[in-house]
Amino acid sequence: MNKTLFRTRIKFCGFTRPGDVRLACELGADAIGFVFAPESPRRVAPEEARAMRHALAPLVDAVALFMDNPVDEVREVVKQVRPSLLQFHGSEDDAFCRGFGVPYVKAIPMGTELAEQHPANIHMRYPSAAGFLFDSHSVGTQGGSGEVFDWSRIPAGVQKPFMLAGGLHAGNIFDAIIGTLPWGVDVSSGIESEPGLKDGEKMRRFVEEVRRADCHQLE
Ligand SMILES: O=C(O)c1ccccc1N[C@@H]1O[C@H](COP(=O)(O)O)[C@@H](O)[C@H]1O
Repeated sequence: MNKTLFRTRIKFCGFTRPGDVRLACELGADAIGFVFAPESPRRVAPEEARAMRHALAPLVDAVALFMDNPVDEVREVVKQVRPSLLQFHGSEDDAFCRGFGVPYVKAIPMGTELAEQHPANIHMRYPSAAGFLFDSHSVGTQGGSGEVFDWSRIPAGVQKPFMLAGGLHAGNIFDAIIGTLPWGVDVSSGIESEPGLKDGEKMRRFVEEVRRADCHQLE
């Protein structure tokens, strides 16, 4: 396959400062994620995310990330932040995820039984999902940990766009893309100096490596 006609989408996640959002847009991010997961060190209040949303450049999406948040919290975020995509990392079911009138992606924790299922079962469990995100965490643990999983475990034959996440950084993203050909990649810790604080040079190198993989001719 010739990858030069394909552009891997880039989502940078876990922002807490409007200046970092501006820089990420300038560097070429397609989507910016705001984390509302209760236990996350990157968690922001809806008002903070709303302020950062105003720092977004045109044609860059705002994504709101949740992990078993109460329905009222999700509603409040949707109302205040107006995200174009929701990302669910907990045990939410399809009815919950689709109930906000905003497209959603469901994170599939690669440390759980869900990851072992046939893709048809994953689709049946989340028929309304716009896509899936394969991440390294297991039951009871959070994403955003910087841990990598074995990419060969991604179920073959997923019919919807999928994103790859979990411990990605400028040093491994080229191999990750060539090895899995994801629709998009999602990174949090790999572009930070500390949780929630983004590092401009790490973001720049990450984008550069994604573009290098996109231009790579596959055998
Ligand atoms: O970023 C967080 O704090 C977070 C909290 C709870 C669930 C998911 C979270 N982040 C997402 O986890 C993956 C992997 O992140 P990392 O690159 O390994 O740090 C990614 O999808 C983040 O958006």
